[in-house]
Amino acid sequence: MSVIEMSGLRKEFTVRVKAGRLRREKRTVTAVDGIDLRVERGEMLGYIGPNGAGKSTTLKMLTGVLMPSPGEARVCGLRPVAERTRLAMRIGVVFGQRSQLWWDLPLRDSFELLRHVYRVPAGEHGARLARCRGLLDLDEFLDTPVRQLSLGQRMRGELTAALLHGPEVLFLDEPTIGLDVVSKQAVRGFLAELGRAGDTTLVLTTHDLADIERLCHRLVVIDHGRVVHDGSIAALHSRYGSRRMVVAELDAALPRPPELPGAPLQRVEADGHRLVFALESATVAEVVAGLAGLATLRDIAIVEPDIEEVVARLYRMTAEAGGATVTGAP
Ligand SMILES: Nc1ncnc2c1ncn2[C@@H]1O[C@H](COP(=O)(O)OP(=O)(O)OP(=O)(O)O)[C@@H](O)[C@H]1O
Repeated sequence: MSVIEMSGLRKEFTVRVKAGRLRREKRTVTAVDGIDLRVERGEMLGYIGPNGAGKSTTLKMLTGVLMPSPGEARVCGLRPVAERTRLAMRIGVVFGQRSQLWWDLPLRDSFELLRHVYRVPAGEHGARLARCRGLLDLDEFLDTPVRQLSLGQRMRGELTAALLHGPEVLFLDEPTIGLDVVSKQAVRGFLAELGRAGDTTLVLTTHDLADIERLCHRLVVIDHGRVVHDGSIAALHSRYGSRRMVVAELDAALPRPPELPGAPLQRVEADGHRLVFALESATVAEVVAGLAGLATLRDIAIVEPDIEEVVARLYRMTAEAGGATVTGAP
């Protein structure tokens, strides 16, 4: 059985919008538009999409905060809204903007309170906390009230709080938003370690694609509430035609742009001293051989496809292809 199952999952909101000087009209906003997805135990799933794509709404339905309209979701075999209390014992949730810690209490006391809330045996709690303290470097601020913590320190505290009851699934909504480079690395390193251990399923939404590259083996891209890609990052590159680039530094600029079969010239930089070719059917060796006959090569570099670029291209393509999912309601 999959640990997360979504079938025909949909969420519509009714909103009132201005229609003339005094009139207001009801409109239906389709935030999630029929998602079918299964996530297996131990998977690390990146769930991404442009602003307003429906990511947070999906997570809210999976964690029992919002009721689908219509469609079905099962997490750990449970119906998220109907069995919310039982589900809370089996999942952990970190929503970047919301806290599960007690603002005026030291972090250590929040953890102790959570132990009682979730009724975790002291030994188990101690072992999990010790692990988080080590991996997330909590010790220097364990006795600091939460309101005095920096964003990065608080996020490390939030991750610990979400894991102390040993959840099977961890939902993370923008866990690295606003963090400095060092805290981002600490959080990513910790999540990578969690992934390697293999007993926690992780669902991560983020706009920081480095999070995804570092952590997720599977990437689901949604737009206008629908899945537009489900697969590995490598599959995303091959599907949307990401190409490796060869950057050649020449001793002197060539009089004419060179034409190399299977490697179209993309850019000419540094007054003609640098040429950038896309590798289509040609190999690096063929590009080097082709260029060596025309110019003296000073340096050659191979640039791997950039996930930011391919995702931006995918968002542009879906924006051009799909319309808004806002419809009038009676
Ligand atoms: N409570 C609500 N009432 C009305 N509309 C809503 C509500 N919550 C979300 N929406 C709308 O549903 C759509 C999806 O929103 P959602 O927050 O799920 O997107 P998101 O992918 O998480 O975006 P972001 O990356 O900006 O956080 C948006 O058009 C949003 O305005």
